[in-house]
Amino acid sequence: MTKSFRTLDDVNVKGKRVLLRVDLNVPMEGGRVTDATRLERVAPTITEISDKGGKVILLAHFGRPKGRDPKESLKPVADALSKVIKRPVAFAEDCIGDAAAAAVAALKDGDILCLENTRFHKEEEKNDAGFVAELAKLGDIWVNDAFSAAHRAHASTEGLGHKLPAYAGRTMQAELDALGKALEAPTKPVIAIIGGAKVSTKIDLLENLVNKVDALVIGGGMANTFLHAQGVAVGKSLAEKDLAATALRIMEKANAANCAIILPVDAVVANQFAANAPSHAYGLDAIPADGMILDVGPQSIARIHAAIDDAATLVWNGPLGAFELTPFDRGTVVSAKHAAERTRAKKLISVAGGGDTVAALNQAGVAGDFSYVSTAGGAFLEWMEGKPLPGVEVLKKG
Ligand SMILES: Nc1ncnc2c1ncn2[C@@H]1O[C@H](COP(=O)(O)OP(=O)(O)OP(=O)(O)O)[C@@H](O)[C@H]1O
Ligand SMILES: O=C(O)[C@H](O)COP(=O)(O)O
Repeated sequence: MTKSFRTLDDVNVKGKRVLLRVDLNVPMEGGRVTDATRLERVAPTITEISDKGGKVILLAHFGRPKGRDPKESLKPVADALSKVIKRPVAFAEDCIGDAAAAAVAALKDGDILCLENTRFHKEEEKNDAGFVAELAKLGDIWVNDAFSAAHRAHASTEGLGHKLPAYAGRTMQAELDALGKALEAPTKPVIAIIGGAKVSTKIDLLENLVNKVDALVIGGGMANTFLHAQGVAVGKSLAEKDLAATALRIMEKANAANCAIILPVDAVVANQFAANAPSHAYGLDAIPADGMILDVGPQSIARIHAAIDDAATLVWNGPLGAFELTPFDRGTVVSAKHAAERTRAKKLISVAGGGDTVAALNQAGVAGDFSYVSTAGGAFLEWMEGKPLPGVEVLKKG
């Protein structure tokens, strides 16, 4: 993507108080961070500002608290971040008011401070002007490095961009660059692989994609709805039969836009949704009435691989089967490995996103081989739906 917004290259941060919006909404269990990927992603922006003598003031939300709730404090996350970046990270018990002001005043050039969960104040999500002003008092500039929260028009993700000089952080820059190469100005032909449980959560996404990509592979539970709409008996499979007309409409739109829809031609079927449940691959004309489709079959996998081979760019969201349950992860895992191999051979630009998708790529051991793996969930989906993201739009205002 061309640079339509300012970045850290456009500002001298030395001595400045930099309000840096990051996404510290990481998975935690028993007070410990179980996946530090998001912390690793924001580390380069934090250390760059610190190394250049800026005072780094981290703003972030955690969870969806209703008011102040110690269980959703950012303190343990700030401690985990300190370990990742191998530098001290001070902590303030509030993101506005005296506690925040005192902690900011104590900062020396290059120091790093994390402010408490912005969502402890309901005004954050309301993008309340008074709250934005309180936050803005703490900084000289605002840097947004939280693409994964950019679909929220909240005070710290959007409001501050109207109040202070606004810049994109390095992670935001990398994300926009990778996503731009995937859908906005891609090397063609472009293929999308869309899987996951349900069509209902991805209708807007499918409708946007058929106008942007040359081929669309539909897998996972959502493919069952499309198969049902075409008259295939899908037994007891997860299928949103009331969305048959929607599925047909999407197929018509794809046809009109010259986008090839690639649906499964066979399926791996079991009698129960359980790991290692006895299973068998069937053609679509022979799905047992008491069976459940839990993965794409071997012929479908071969077609998906051929479609990947024909593509120069791949964008992927959603697993092709019930990947949490072996052996029903096979379609997802081997297709991910195939895409990774093509990427390593420099024949494919591959971009993937979505919580379960990233987990599936990690399971396949190939997340590191994709050109870009987004840690964004909702923001990635809204981007795929073609919706403007408020936290990105505000950066473009100049
Ligand atoms: N054939 C199937 N039958 C039932 N469930 C399936 C099937 N195929 C995939 N799924 C389920 O779909 C779920 C993942 O879909 P989802 O749309 O949530 O993916 P995602 O967009 O990558 O993740 P997230 O919503 O976390 O960002 C998994 O739990 C998987 O088990
Ligand atoms: O985890 C995420 O996807 C982001 O941090 C946004 O969180 P939210 O869905 O609670 O706004």
